[in-house]
Amino acid sequence: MEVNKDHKSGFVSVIGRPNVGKSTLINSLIGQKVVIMSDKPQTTRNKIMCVLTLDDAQILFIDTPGIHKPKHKLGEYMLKAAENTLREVDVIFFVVDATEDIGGGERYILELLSLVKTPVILVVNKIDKIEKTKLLPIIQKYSACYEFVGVVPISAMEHTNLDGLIIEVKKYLEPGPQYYPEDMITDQPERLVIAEMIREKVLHATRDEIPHSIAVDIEEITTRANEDLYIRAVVYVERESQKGIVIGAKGQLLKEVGKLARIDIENLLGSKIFLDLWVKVKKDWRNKEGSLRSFGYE
Ligand SMILES: Nc1nc2c(ncn2[C@@H]2O[C@H](COP(=O)(O)OP(=O)(O)OP(=O)(O)O)[C@@H](O)[C@H]2O)c(=O)[nH]1
Repeated sequence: MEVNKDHKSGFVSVIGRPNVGKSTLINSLIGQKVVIMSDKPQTTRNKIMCVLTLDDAQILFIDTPGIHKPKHKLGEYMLKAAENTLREVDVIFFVVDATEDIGGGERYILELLSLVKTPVILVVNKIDKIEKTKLLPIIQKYSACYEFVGVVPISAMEHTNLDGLIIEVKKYLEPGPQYYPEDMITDQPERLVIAEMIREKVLHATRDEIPHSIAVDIEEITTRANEDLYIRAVVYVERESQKGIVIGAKGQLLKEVGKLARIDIENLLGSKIFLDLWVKVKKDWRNKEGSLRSFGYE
């Protein structure tokens, strides 16, 4: 294989408070929907790696859970996962919401950042929602707290200045090979991506009625005689009352979730699927180490 000396590659960790738009940013960069998105905080639990292949660089993105002070075991797990990735990567994107003032969440992350030597780019997101004159004061406030190697204002949703962000990040990548084939967008097993797609649909459908106490486990994926895929998935909730909400009157809500999830999964896998969706109660799963492991949050 011919080695191209001008080719660069490296890992980028995307961090920020919940809901600032980390998943939206990665999805906009990669151009395909693989990271769960929700207007509720803390939906990203696993480190999902997405691969952006350009002519002269390959960037491997790691989407970390929204960093926050841990309240229960799952929170501690999420924080540790985020901290570890910060040391391992080549560049950190610290994503902040331009519509909100710098707060305790941001200061907490800045403290974490001061513990590592990795270069940090401040990504000021959601600039579509603010007046131009408001931007500079925000940037100045953040820059007074930390020495960023670069500052890039963007709108992840409207794809504004994503090119600028790519140019900036390339400055901090080392020369290196293309690790993954061009058509690869994520290294996560399909199982996990499918589970995340279903979880996202449940969260959306139940709106404010269910806290983040749901997990999805894919129990079986098999190919049927007619080449269709059979997928059996279980939505775990913490309480009996939540089970009723997720199923809905006459099973209507679960049916709708299944329908929407099936469309996404079929697009992902490129084949027809039969989605067999179940809801089960697993009490207090968030605080049990064993449960966390069995859902893949190690
Ligand atoms: N107006 C506007 N909204 C945005 C932009 N980027 C993200 N959003 C919205 O902000 C909300 C949160 O976005 P996510 O991408 O899920 O945020 P996140 O940081 O990944 O959140 P967690 O997974 O909870 O950590 C969603 O409703 C997005 O549509 C943007 O550039 N402009």
